Amino acid sequence: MAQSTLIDCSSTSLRCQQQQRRQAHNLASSSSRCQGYPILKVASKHTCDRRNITVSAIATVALPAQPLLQTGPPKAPTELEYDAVVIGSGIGGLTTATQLAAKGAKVVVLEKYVIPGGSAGHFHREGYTFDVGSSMMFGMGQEGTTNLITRALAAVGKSLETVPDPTQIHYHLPRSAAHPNGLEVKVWREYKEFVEELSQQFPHEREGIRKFYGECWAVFNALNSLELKSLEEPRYLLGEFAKHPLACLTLASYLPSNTGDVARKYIRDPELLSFIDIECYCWSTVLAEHTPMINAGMVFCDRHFGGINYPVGGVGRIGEELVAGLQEKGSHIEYKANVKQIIVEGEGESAKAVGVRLADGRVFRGKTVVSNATRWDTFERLLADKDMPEAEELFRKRYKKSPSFVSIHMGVRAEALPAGTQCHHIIVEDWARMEDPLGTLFVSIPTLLDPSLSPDGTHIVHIFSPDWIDNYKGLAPEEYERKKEAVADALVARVEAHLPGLAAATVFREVGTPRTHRRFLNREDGSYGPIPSRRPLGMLGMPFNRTAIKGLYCVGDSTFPGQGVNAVVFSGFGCAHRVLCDQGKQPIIPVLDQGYNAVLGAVRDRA
Ligand SMILES: NC(=O)c1ccc[n+]([C@@H]2O[C@H](COP(=O)([O-])OP(=O)(O)OC[C@H]3O[C@@H](n4cnc5c(N)ncnc54)[C@H](O)[C@@H]3O)[C@@H](O)[C@H]2O)c1
Ligand SMILES: CC(C)=CCC/C(C)=C/C=C/C(C)=C/C=C/C(C)=C/C=C/C=C(C)/C=C/C=C(C)/C=C/C=C(\C)CCC=C(C)C
Repeated sequence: MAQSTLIDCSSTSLRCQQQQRRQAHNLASSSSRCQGYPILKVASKHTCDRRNITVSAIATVALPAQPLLQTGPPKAPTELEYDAVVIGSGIGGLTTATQLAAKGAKVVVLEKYVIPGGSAGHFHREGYTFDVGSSMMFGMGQEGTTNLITRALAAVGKSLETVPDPTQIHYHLPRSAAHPNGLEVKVWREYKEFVEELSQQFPHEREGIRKFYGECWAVFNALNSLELKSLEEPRYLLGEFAKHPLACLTLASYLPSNTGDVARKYIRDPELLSFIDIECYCWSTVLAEHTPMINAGMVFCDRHFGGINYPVGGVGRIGEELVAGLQEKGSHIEYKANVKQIIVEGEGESAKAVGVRLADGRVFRGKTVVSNATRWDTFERLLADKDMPEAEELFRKRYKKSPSFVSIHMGVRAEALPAGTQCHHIIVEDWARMEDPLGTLFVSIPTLLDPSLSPDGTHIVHIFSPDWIDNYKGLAPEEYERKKEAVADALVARVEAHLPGLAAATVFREVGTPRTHRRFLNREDGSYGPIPSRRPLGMLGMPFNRTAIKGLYCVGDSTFPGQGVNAVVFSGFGCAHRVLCDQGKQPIIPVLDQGYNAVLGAVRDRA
């Protein structure tokens, strides 16, 4: 179906040429394989040099005349006034959209890219299905109320088969006097096994470990007993206080607290405190003293309660199923719909968001506009300067952009992985370099849980490490390509200390940088999300879903409770609930609502 295919490669060996042809074919045909994944221009890798690993191939595959994704569902009508126009199909945006559609609202989701899921999407190359970002899914358990992904899918009649991961993470940490060969810890799915393993490494801190993680359970058990909706809605909150007073008081008391403070109440050993730091850093990209305790309670306990579960077919299946559910409820998603402007009518107090304008000039009008773009993109790119609310200045003082990532998606021959290898690994060689760019290494091997993601006899190895976009700016194209490959070679060499033979067993490799994240996820500087710029008062400073502009809401990791796929699902539940209340589709108590939000605003302004 593609109109033309052009491959340019520096190597001329026969094997290389065959690889090129196969790759061109794969690139072209992958569009039909992956639910219509039209590739415009792809810098890709294939196996053709002497070490049997990668050489760059720049492939340009012309788009089919009719974009494949648009041949399925009809185009979203622009003449309708929607109940909600959602910018972006990240999991935060899709959760909001599906929650609203499940309650009968007419919603349109406008996605700039060609697949749903944003950072939690997936893409296909040469028989491999690669997760864009994290392969570690929380919130997919079957019990309690914190199984938020399971619940989001169920709201639109969907469910996904998952594979339970026996461990959350295998940590490979620096050498010390107490651990001369390095500190190795596995976070087992079974809580008691994990605590026992950690206590054996730090026998003098057995009690401290029990008390610290015990306090995390107090937070989690409270969360896991509540119905999770908008904290900006007092009628719901009062209801939960009446049904579960102790749980609500527990959570209220933890809202301002940070994990580092709680850890230091019980733990003295500096190496163990560093372990708590990496336990936080690996998902929050900040140390324990900057990580809200409520989030730590969620992450440190759901991994044992609901467990880490991998969705069969890849993480992108979550977004795909949410989209299917959305459409079955009569709402729409439009891909390649690049929102360039949020249309605001009126001035000052009466300013109201009434719709959006796309890069191609089309306008979608809605009673409500929900932005799943980052706060920086929403307020600095999609709104005119005059519409920037003062409240956003406060956010910019409190939070800054976290680094992005370098990501290496690899296909490797199975022999590179010894029996017993775990799915997720964290490698820190030097505690002092943990937060440096490229300091901490993340490794995920999702094919250990779902072998269908790669061709027989191979595995996927996804190596990623935090880095800043500034390190990739101003480079000529060849320089950029060279730098990418050099950085990737160095990261793979470091991972080889734990998985010897990885480089030699590599048969496919594609490297992304913060520039890739910025381009494909449309996230300012490719950032992973907001992080506190100073010691935060727990979660009190994090914005909820309403904004200072009437009719405009934000959802996703720029809103409470922050990064994490299950976290953005929570923000989606909260956002949809508040929108329904504001549209008069869910009951509120108006006086209480106004008074409560005024007080909440004042408290948070001072946080
Ligand atoms: N960024 C990363 O590197 C990364 C990696 C792994 C996990 N994560 C996690 O993924 C989650 C992010 O979820 P999320 O729901 O907040 O958002 P998201 O960034 O995953 O999705 C946002 C979506 O909005 C689209 N979009 C942005 N601006 C747009 C515009 N102007 N017009 C149309 N579409 C637009 C993007 O293409 C993207 O699909 C977070 O939990 C994060 O921690 C992020
Ligand atoms: C008054 C008021 C306001 C109040 C009152 C009280 C109350 C009631 C409260 C409540 C609260 C709530 C509900 C809250 C909630 C919260 C939540 C839900 C949270 C969540 C969270 C989550 C999270 C944070 C998650 C995260 C995760 C992540 C990030 C992940 C990541 C991953 C990665 C990166 C991967 C790694 C890898 C390797 C290792 C390889």
